[in-house]
Amino acid sequence: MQNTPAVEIAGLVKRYGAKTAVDGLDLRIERGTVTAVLGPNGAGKTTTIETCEGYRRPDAGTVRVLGLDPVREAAELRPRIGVMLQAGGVYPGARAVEMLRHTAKLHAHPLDVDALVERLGLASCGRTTYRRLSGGQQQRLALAMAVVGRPELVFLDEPTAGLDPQARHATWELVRDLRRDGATVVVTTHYMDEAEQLADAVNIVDHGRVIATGSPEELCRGGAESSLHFQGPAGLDLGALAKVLPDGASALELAPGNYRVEAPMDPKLVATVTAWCAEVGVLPEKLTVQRRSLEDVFLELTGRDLRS
Ligand SMILES: Nc1ncnc2c1ncn2[C@@H]1O[C@H](COP(=O)(O)OP(=O)(O)OP(=O)(O)O)[C@@H](O)[C@H]1O
Repeated sequence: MQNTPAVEIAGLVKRYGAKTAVDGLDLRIERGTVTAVLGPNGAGKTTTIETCEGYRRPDAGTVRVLGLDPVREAAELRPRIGVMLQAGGVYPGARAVEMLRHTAKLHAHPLDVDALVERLGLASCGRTTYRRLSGGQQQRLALAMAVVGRPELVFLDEPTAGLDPQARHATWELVRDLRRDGATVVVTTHYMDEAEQLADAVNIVDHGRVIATGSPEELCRGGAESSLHFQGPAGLDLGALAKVLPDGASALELAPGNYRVEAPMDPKLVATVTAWCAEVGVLPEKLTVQRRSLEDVFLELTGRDLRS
């Protein structure tokens, strides 16, 4: 059984009335990995994850989680997985840390509750009821509840949405520790830096399907490895710039006044671009050479911005 993937989805379809939220999605998540499911709002990430958790029944296709059917074998599966939903899932009148202690007691080998409370910055809200916690505290409590039982497989749905940088990093550290302890972690996110930082494998989802899959490095390979970005007045004559660039290079105005030059990157190319700017009397501001990111990959695959 240990050889089966943590999650195996084939041809998943899920509809809400006339809306097809998931449209023939295939996904395989290996055990012991952190896997990101990355995509824009409405791509079908939450629906897919909720189907894995047994909260939604597929209209077509098969879903196996730790080798089990999440609907028919829910009783066997539930104790082995941890779930952090986008919308709480916690009784609003419950006291935060008591609730966590109670949850810990339901498991054979829970994490140390005090240490978990400390590292997630929840120590000051020991007796506060869930409804009185701030949004960020509620989110961190939901994360703690998902992991306190040391589940084999943890689903985190946008765990860091709206968190401050410190809490985001604490969350990332916790995810890394879970993997170190052998757990499989599935994270949905539309923050590409989160996927790049955390994930061994990334699945890019759009319109209810996985459109690309691989490690962040694999996905960012292919195409130009890096690009040069600068800002200047809108509407520069990129046709004229293209004439001085090497063969195969391209220049693009991503948004008014925001330019990207893609070409094999070397010091000469930077000099060529800045020389051209000098010639046309433009000061290139915020000139940077950037490694190709998952955001660029998504843009190339779909022609749209990840957060549009
Ligand atoms: N209960 C529901 N009833 C009707 N439509 C729904 C329901 N839940 C989701 N949808 C629709 O299904 C599509 C996929 O939604 P889903 O929440 O799975 O996407 P998502 O990728 O998780 O988005 P987000 O990043 O915004 O959470 C969206 O168009 C959404 O409006």
